[in-house]
Amino acid sequence: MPRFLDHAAPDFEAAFTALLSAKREDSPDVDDTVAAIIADVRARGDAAVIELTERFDRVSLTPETMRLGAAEVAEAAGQVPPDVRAALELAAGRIRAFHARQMPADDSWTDPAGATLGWRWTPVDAAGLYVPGGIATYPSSVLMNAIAAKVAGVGRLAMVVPTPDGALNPAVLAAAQIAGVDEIYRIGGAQAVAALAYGTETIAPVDKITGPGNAYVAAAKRRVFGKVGIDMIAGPSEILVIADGQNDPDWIALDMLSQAEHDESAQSILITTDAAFGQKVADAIDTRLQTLERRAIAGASWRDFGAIVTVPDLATAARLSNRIAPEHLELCVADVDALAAQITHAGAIFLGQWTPEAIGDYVGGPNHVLPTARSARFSSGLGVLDFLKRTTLARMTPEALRAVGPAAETLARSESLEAHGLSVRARLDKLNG
Ligand SMILES: NC(=O)c1ccc[n+]([C@@H]2O[C@H](COP(=O)([O-])OP(=O)(O)OC[C@H]3O[C@@H](n4cnc5c(N)ncnc54)[C@H](O)[C@@H]3O)[C@@H](O)[C@H]2O)c1
Ligand SMILES: N[C@H](CO)Cc1c[nH]c[nH+]1
Ligand SMILES: [Zn+2]
Repeated sequence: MPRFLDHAAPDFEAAFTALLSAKREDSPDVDDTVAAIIADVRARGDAAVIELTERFDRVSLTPETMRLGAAEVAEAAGQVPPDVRAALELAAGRIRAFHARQMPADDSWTDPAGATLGWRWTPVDAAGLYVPGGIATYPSSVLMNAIAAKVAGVGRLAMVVPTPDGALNPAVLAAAQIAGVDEIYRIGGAQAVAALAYGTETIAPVDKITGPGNAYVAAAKRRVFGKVGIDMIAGPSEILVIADGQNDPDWIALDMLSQAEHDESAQSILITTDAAFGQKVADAIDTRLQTLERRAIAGASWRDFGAIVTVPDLATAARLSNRIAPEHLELCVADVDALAAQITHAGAIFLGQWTPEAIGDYVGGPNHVLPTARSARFSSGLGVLDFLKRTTLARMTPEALRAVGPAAETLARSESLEAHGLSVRARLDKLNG
């Protein structure tokens, strides 16, 4: 049974707080194992990666077979049914176009003191993309990660994907091909993350690692952060729908199940101004759960973390939504724009009843790698900025140095940093003859 919460009930605040803090991940303590794997890869390179792949994925590799050859990729990608390939290409085109518009501009100007200031953006040289190897191997996620990197101008994109017992989804390779991935390695887990971060004889190190994975992958990304950049540690999916009573309960039920079916720890919440509509959605979810293929996963998620919240008005709905800071937020109300204007924290907003969240997962254009676990309060979804760095520029003229140099000298003295002050003073003395 999901939770039914009524904003008017005396215990609402306690129930809502419990909903927000529901523990949705039960990761085993894997950090010691991961530390040992990373140390092993750093010390022994390819030999460690090969041994660990044999142990965890039951696949025998050599340095030569670790990387998939171009012919092998082309052959596997060629097995993908034409309709799937066409859909991947349509999605790729839309994702590319969206991300191209995200590219930030360089800027430079001369300020009143005569200093020319500005910044320019440059991509990382090389990025690594982790693609999970289990049932959660999503070709769409390959597109989302790889296209953002390529649009940013990343020169080299290396993908790692474990192939447990030799299995690899051909659509993942087709997506990699379409997105322009440069290198693909059949390795996974903490050893793949370590290989990307530190390099081995076969794999050159990268500068940034993105992509989701299990607890070992997440722990490895945390550990290599600093040596390389990482995107985020993605948690289980979430969807929040704000809907009035003028919606089809079955549509809303399916939207909520679309995220529930990802993971037993996913969370689907409906906030509605119409209690009777909330009950209809709950009934529709129960009906759909009888036949849904992934009903075991979706049912567990709905039972343990699902909720239907009744509120008196949409302003209250917006306030609660901002406290939840959901990964995905669907707004299915009459005046969508008025409600959207009140939303300050959400990974992605889907506007109106004709915009199911699943469109955003595949073909909308925006990235589907989004902040989870309330981190939309302070972070954004994956995009070109994740693969770019901003370098600031400053050019002083003699006049500009005369205008602001003395203040720098004063501040250097106040920090007892003599050489700092002298490096400015030496120039000012020259100017003063
Ligand atoms: N948030 C998202 O967008 C998103 C998308 C797709 C997948 N995911 C997540 O990715 C994960 C996929 O997990 P998976 O396990 O199927 O694939 P995975 O690729 O993440 O992990 C497989 C690797 O884990 C390592 N491993 C397994 N057991 C180990 C052990 N005992 N000790 C050391 N290493 C071990 C092995 O190296 C193996 O190759 C799931 O947790 C899923 O929720 C999230
Ligand atoms: N909704 C998932 C996390 O945002 C992404 C995904 C991939 N495939 C389908 N959905
Ligand atoms: Zn999804």
